[in-house]
Amino acid sequence: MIRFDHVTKQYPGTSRPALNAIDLEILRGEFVFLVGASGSGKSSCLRLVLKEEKPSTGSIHVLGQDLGSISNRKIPYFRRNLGVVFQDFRLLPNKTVYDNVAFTLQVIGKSRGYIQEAVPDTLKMVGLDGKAQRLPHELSGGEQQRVAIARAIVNKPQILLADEPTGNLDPTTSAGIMTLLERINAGGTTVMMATHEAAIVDQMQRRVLELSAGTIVRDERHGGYATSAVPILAVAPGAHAAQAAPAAHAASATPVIPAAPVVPVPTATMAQPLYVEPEFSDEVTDAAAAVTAAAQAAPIAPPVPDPAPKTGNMIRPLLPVTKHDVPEQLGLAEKLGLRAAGENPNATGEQEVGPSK
Ligand SMILES: Nc1ncnc2c1ncn2[C@@H]1O[C@H](COP(=O)(O)OP(=O)(O)OP(=O)(O)O)[C@@H](O)[C@H]1O
Repeated sequence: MIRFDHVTKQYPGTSRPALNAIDLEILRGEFVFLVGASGSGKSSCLRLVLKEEKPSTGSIHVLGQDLGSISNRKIPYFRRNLGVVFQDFRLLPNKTVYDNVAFTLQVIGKSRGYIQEAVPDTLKMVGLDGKAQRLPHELSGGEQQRVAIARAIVNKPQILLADEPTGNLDPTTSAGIMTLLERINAGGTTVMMATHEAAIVDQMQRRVLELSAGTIVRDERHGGYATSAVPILAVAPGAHAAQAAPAAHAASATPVIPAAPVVPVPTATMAQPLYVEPEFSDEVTDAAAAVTAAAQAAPIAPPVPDPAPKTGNMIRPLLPVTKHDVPEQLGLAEKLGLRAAGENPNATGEQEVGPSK
């Protein structure tokens, strides 16, 4: 489904490759986490799958196609098989939930009848069926991300790429989003998700690919966020081990860390609980979190009575949200890869894109 053969990516003007001789195979229906310190190459990996970037050497096959053989003109058609979700949602702020989701289908020329059936179905699937006429700013962050996910899957893509989709959300809301991604994956969609969220990775126990300085240093079938390749720092009073791990990794020296065996440490018990008191009441995510909790065999920590500050209580490396965005002059259709840059917009009335909160 996705195959990297000895892929190296070196950006112009840089002294070392962002990805270095990567070999990788992801099968249909897999759920794969990409983890690793900031700058280790996670987003580059996703951008290569999307053909937003080209490898410097090596070849990439996605859905049986050699990406090197797809002409620029054909890229938007290729990308229609892929859904993409970003950390910053990228909704159209002046369009309703319904119109944001319908947009994907309008751009690719689906009929009005098809759209009128597909959009409500998808909104129902993501738990937003009562909110179709709301504007993005009338939704919680978790609900906005659900709209973005609905937009990504309304076209029934075979692959969903998610670049830190929970990066702007509190832990409870993130859990709801993960429940949704699990459900989408259970429906047969291959999911590839870059994340720094240790608790989520530990909780889900899916395939984990860990990158370090552009090299895959771990490929674990049912992995957690941390192994001995990601040292867990001594925990300061009041902090959690899972908070320390990403920071520790980010601070580690750049040389490639050799692949490490799975450490028999019960990381789930050391990790920050997924479920803490939400910042705001959100029925949809509460319900989804409850479903996740019921589905998980591992015991879930009860809500923490005195929640962390509003920004959430995970320490993450500071990540510029739009660092690698495609140029700002591109419209949403181009950013989502649904239309080639320069191709004539149709009557979708596309507007500026950005998070509404
Ligand atoms: N367009 C670019 N031009 C030059 N260097 C780039 C470009 N994009 C990424 N890089 C570099 O490539 C390396 C990998 O970056 P990438 O964004 O893939 O890492 P990441 O693991 O996704 O990081 P983060 O977790 O911070 O998002 C970094 O050293 C980064 O500075």
